[in-house]
Amino acid sequence: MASVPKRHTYSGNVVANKNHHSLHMNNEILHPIRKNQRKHATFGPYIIGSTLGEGEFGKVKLGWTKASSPTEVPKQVAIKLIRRDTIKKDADKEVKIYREINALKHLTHPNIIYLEEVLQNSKYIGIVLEFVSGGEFYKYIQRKRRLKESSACRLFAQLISGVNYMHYKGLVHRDLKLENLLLDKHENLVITDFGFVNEFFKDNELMNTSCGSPCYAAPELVVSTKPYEARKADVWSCGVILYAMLAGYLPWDDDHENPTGDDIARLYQYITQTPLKFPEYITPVPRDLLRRILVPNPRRRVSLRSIERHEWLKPHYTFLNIQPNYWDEQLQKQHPQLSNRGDVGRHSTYSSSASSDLKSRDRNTLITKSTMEQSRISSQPTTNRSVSSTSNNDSKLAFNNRKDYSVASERTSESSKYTCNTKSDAQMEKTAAKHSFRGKKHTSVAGLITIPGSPTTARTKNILSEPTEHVSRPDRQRFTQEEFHRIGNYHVPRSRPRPTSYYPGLSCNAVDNSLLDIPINKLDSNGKLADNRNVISLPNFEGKSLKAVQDSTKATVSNNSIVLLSEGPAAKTSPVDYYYATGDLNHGDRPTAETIVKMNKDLANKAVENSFSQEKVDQESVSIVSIVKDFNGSADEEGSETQQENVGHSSNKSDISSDKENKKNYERKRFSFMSLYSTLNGSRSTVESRNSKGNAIPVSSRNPSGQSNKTNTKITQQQQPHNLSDSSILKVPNPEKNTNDGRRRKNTSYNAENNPARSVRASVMVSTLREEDGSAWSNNGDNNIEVQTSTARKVLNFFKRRSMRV
Ligand SMILES: Nc1ncnc2c1ncn2[C@@H]1O[C@H](COP(=O)(O)OP(=O)(O)OP(=O)(O)O)[C@@H](O)[C@H]1O
Repeated sequence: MASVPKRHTYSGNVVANKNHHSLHMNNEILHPIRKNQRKHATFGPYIIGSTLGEGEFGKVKLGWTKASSPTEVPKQVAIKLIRRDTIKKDADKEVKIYREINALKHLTHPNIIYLEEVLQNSKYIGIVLEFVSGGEFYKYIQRKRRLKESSACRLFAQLISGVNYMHYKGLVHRDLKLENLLLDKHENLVITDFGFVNEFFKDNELMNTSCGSPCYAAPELVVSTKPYEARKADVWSCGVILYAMLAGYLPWDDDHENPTGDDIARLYQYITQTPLKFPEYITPVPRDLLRRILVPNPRRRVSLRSIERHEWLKPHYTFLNIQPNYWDEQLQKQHPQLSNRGDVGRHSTYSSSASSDLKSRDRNTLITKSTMEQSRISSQPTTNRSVSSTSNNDSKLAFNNRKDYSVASERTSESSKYTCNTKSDAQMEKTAAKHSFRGKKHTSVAGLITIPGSPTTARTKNILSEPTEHVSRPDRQRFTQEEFHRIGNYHVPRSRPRPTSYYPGLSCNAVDNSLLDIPINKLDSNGKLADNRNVISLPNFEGKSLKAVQDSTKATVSNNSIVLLSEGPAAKTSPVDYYYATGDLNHGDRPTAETIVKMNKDLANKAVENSFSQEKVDQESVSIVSIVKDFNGSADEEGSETQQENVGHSSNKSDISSDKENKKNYERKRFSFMSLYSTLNGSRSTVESRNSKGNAIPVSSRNPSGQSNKTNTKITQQQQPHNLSDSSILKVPNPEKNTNDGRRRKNTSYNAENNPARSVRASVMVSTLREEDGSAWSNNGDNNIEVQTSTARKVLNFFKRRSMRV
């Protein structure tokens, strides 16, 4: 039987049913190569594919290079297509676009999106980015409900490394949020969307423009009109992201008085006045880190450097110890010619196919810029950003050069991404590769050529010829070559003081000497301090005197840890009541109530035995340590969260029973989340809800016009709801008083039935539901309707807020 030829799908060859055969024959004769090929739109050298996403500026399309031979694997890219007519009307947009382009040109880091090149034609400007195939990070969290600690730790380390690199380059992102993070195919984090990026100066690190998204923006951006320290604002956003990774929902997302979050002043009042609460499944060490990051007062907020040294990130110290300029150096090593030339374009990646693209080049002008030499490879600050409009010859030159780079950049093996000359390089390379297998081709640098006579020349030139701001390098001298020492076959960074525990701030010299410890032999059988000679009194903490034990011999063993042990108020009656303050020395703060951990004697001893390995202590702390919010021992005066933490954590209970109790509570809570959702009629995911008529409302971060919901709310000083300096130590609410949301927070165990709002909030990130979990909630009548309504609104608001900007 004769086979029926398939219908052609490419345009111009739509086959009519009747004469398809003859038409097909004709077509084959006319276009023999095109058989079964679909005609795609092209943009420059790229074939345009499906839409990857949509943003404020327009669509982001998948693109790939044309393969000139059957063996050539096309390179995939993501092309952000921006209509030129839209930016002509909107100067702000234009600034944002060029900000993004200019910033990306300077950034070469495995966890920052890589700019391939920028193209334009008469209709569009196309920002060609590397294609990141793992999808959006917030969807990933939704799918998983929340991340495992190890996974969150790895991704957070990558985020910190990327942000740190950016800061090192003198740039601040100012819009870090889950939606601006992507994952690559190996689940490495990639920071994108640099529309709000700005440069800071060493002498003037303060900024005035409020930007970011309300849920992620640091309070100082919103509640104050004063200039803010932008790097600290990025740190805050990282904290919110970390919280979302670990909890599965955003912190401070349950203000009943402001359920929509539209009242930004109120939202921030809530943020600055409400203690940070944690679900019980977040363990003490990451909690400690979060408490240091999400401090409303930016001066008291931990720095990136201290974050890198936090105990929780210990597994990734090696990665975090890679100096930011390492990434630049690798590029320089790989392409030394780039440092000497300013005429380099980033076109190496489509080498062989590009020659056949003359036509498309005619249509789509290659935008490049003569200042490309001050690009990623230069870790030095930009000093002059003058623009020279180049002729088409420049484009040609760039095209002629591309072969060199393509040869150099043809590295198929991801791990051989960088050339390593030293052992330490090898070590760093290994670590670096672990964190990014994307196999970036560090070829050349992106730039812009403005074509004389092109419709955008004048505007483009205006933007690009902004006087060059001086980007100063933060004073950051870490781990130079001589600081590496050899372990086995590797050169690894010499360990630097890494305070695993914390006695901040008191003006005691002993603290400055950094080595306080609890030697095990100093505890008598009752757990009392046996040797008073080395006990140092540390007065001045909330009117109480703390005692610490100093032991110089122990100090070397315990390396950098600082542990304070003090007799708690209950110690007079019970030998188990000791306080253990953990934290970051560099932070220099006095311990807040939250940093004092009550431990029993056994735990203290174990901690000492393990040389205060924070890891160990905190593992155990999960089950037997209770966080004492009030140094006076009034443990009752805790917020609900603390009480949650205390469920099954009584210091007199055994480890095992506490563990069991914890597990039970945790399961109950999880079950409640799932149950709640599965009872909602037709609720399929958090990104879909129902309107009052019961019709499904697709919830997206965009409004129906496809634009981001944008708010320009500016809060004046008068509206400033909270004195930041007072709010840095968060007050623990008295459970007897009504909390902000009007609920009494007395329940010691989690129960979704008597606290549905919490479960709703905690489930906001949950995307899929298992039907079977819903049985317990299936017939709850009216209550459910109420929950359903509020859940729908909540979910809507959540997504609305996520995309809002201040
Ligand atoms: N390099 C990329 N690889 C894969 N997908 C991408 C890439 N860049 C963007 N996307 C997809 O396109 C979507 C929109 O991109 P992006 O947020 O950068 O656009 P935008 O116009 O800057 O948006 P906005 O400023 O409103 O956040 C992303 O959420 C993501 O799904």
